[in-house]
Amino acid sequence: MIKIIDKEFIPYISAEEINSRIKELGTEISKSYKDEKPLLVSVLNGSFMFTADLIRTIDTAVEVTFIRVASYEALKTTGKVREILGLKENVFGRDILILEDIVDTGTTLEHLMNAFKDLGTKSIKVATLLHKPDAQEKADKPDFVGFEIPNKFVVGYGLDYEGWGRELKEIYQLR
Ligand SMILES: O=P(O)(O)OC[C@H]1O[C@H](OP(=O)(O)OP(=O)(O)O)[C@H](O)[C@@H]1O
Ligand SMILES: Nc1nc2[nH]cnc2c(=O)[nH]1
Repeated sequence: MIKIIDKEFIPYISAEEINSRIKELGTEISKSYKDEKPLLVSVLNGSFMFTADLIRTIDTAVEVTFIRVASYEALKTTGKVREILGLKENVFGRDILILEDIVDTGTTLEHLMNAFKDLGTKSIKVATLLHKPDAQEKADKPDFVGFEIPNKFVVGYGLDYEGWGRELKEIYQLR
């Protein structure tokens, strides 16, 4: 068990499980994009660790960029997505793969999908390490999912509680 500020968290997905699942995702994504040169758009902050590990398992040419948005405050979504750091690449006619650490309510994803559609992208797919199917109310189901998890708050491996816990190698669940 670990404590972050006022909350206790229990170990949930080990570093080994994360790494081996990411290798499988990398293989799937490589196959799916073998004839295209997609632009991978990593959604900061939470996705930095997933992105760094995933792209090293991909064996086809990809371009990688970062966008920063935020919708979560402490343990809950605010229902609104704030765009903090925009995109400089021209995405018109591109195949886009959005990289997320987690799809929860789908609020962030819906916002991003609409923004990319408006920019004339050729295709938009989504890879997420974690997915909470019971919590998702918006957007379509992600195309590549690492782990489907129950509707409980998690931290670690990029995911934070009030800014803390992102450096943890494994994923923890709120006790
Ligand atoms: O499906 P949703 O309910 O929209 O939740 C998913 C979003 O929440 C987290 O971001 P957050 O807003 O916490 O920002 P962060 O990545 O900077 O921590 C996560 O990285 C996703 O982008
Ligand atoms: N840290 C963290 N961020 C989230 N953003 C959306 N869901 C979650 C979650 O369960 N944990």
